[in-house]
Amino acid sequence: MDHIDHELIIEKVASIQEKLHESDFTDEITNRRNKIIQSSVSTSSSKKNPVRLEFYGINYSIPKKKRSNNSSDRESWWNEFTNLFSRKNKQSDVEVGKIDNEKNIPIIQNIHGYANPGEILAIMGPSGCGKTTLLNILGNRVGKQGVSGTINLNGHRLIKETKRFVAYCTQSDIFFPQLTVRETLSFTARLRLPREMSRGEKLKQAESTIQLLNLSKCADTKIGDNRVRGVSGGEKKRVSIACELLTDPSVILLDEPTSGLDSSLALELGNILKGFAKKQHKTIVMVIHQPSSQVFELFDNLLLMADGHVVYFGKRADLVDYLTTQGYKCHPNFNPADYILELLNDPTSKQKLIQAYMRQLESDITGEKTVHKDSNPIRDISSIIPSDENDDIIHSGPLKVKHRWEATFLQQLVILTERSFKQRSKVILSKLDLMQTFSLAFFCCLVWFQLPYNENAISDRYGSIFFTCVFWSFHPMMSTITSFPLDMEVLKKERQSRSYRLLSYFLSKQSAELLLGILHPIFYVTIVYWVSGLIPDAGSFFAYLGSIIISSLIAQSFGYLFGAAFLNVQQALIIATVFMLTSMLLGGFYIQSLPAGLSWMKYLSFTYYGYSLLMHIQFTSPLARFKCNTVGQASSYLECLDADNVNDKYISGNSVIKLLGLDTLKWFENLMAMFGFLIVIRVVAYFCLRRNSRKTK
Ligand SMILES: Nc1ncnc2c1ncn2[C@@H]1O[C@H](COP(=O)(O)OP(=O)(O)OP(=O)(O)O)[C@@H](O)[C@H]1O
Repeated sequence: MDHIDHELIIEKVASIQEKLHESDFTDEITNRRNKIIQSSVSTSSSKKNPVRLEFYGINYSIPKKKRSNNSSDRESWWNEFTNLFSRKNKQSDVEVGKIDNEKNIPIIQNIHGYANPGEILAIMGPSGCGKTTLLNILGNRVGKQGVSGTINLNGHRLIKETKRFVAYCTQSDIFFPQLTVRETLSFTARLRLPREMSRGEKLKQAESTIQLLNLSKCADTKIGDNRVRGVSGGEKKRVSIACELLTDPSVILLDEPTSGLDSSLALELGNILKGFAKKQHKTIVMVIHQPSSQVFELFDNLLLMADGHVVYFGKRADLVDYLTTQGYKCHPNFNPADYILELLNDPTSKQKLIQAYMRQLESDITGEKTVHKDSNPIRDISSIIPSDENDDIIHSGPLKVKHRWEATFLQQLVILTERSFKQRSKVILSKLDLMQTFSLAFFCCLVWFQLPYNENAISDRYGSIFFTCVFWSFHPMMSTITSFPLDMEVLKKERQSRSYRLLSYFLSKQSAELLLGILHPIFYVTIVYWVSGLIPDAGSFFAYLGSIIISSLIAQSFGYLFGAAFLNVQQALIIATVFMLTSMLLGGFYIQSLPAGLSWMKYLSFTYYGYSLLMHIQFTSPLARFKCNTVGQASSYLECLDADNVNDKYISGNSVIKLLGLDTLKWFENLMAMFGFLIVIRVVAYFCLRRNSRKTK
């Protein structure tokens, strides 16, 4: 038989599950499910709190349409867009505990096992067999849709709060490339270590973790990425593990920790983890692809998988004997890890091993021991059914569950602002950006140099105001549009380990980038205002500067909004450009009276309020008097008034405002509208980020 009989397997699993449901175990599991864990505040270390991880009957399915989803980017873009405005998150078709195999594709089926404190459990199997999926479920990172089964920590259900005891180290190393190893670990320590520890103690713990993972040599090197040269791949992997070990978790889940490392580095890392498990009584579960024989020797237990099924769960040392009983003899000179992968890549031996395991499982459950227990290295299924009574390791102490964040809201805000500032300092204090501001100011000074107070220069004056308003209403948008999309991977990783609140992250981003929205307009306005000869009094200058700063902050808000709504820089830029041009069109400069029925649209444009406010500041001042060209002959639209000196005639600024149709709103109303934009857009941006960060979890 050269293919796997999936129907037979599914039938077997179904019959085993049926038997399980008939058995007394079901009641016990249900009781567990309903158990409410007593909350208490604790700073206990995992050394005092060794945790046994048990998982039983784990299934995971995905809706068929998800697998066959080959929609184009354009379609998914459109879906993203429409989802933004739809009321509820679209739920997957699969519900917890109810998996309809007609509509769903099983990814993993009926997986069970356990991992003890002080031991390493390795999950192995061919590519695509479901190892990472299982690890994600054990780490509670898949969500509820499509998942069924029981996961217990010391007999208690894995819930949001107990997740703190479980550290998860992802396969890809996700960091801010601009931070050094020491900075990365220090910020993690400050965010994730208990608030009872002083800042000094937290930093000390970060230092000792650096030493534990032999990272001292590269502690002050930037993490780096494709563009910034940083630490090596092996060092990055160790930083990734260090960030998780820092918090002293009881259970450590690692997804392919040795991928990308050479055999000696892999062995070094394996030894570190083994020592850590033994000395600190940690429970370590790792997905590993093809370990060398020396690394393989470090494992205590093995869970072998193929096509989403268990093929073997038991002691690593018993694997070779088990394979021999199944008719597959591993040559003594062979690495058993290589041999088993060879077997599982062959369809015939794979199916035989899956079926052998099923038979074993069935006989364990029904109590019909077809194989003598002593010669059966597969552990009795009953030992992994959650129980309160046996085993003093399991119940060495109740899990002390914390319901709070380690750092207070204010501490999170300060730490994240500091980190954001460090991480974005190149953008915030970018020399290129400064050059852009100064060179633009220089050219504006050239074009609008000392504008005279006469009728001819009126349009130059409001041209200069419009240009300034438009530039500062959009330029800051471009610098904040990347903020959230670029951080998303790190945010997702850190939020999954419950490092901080989303609100503190959101606010920290804004406080770190506040300078960007304030400093540059100050430089620009201070130069251009006086050189181009706008109203020469301090009050008007500061009002003008203040208005530009508000426009710049509103533009930043829109940048955050588009970034948070799309989480994709390219899409956000397209929308921002369309938005920018539309706002300019409606802003009241190109057309003074919009076509009938569309005139209300100008109130949607924040540039309209910014422009109107600046015009009020400049043209309603008592100093805004523009000399008529020829005595008594102003343009046909403006009326020349008598000046104090009877030979002079002037045009008042108020009449310019009136002529441009900007007299409908007073300066105060414009200002209020701008504050409204500033607050509302940021609130909407926060909710978009909240919604999208949940979706990507
Ligand atoms: N949410 C999902 N949507 C679609 N397919 C999924 C999803 N989750 C898992 N799969 C599929 O399930 C299978 C198992 O995936 P998983 O990543 O767990 O494999 P793996 O054993 O870790 O593989 P590798 O060793 O190559 O990393 C794969 O075929 C994968 O494409």
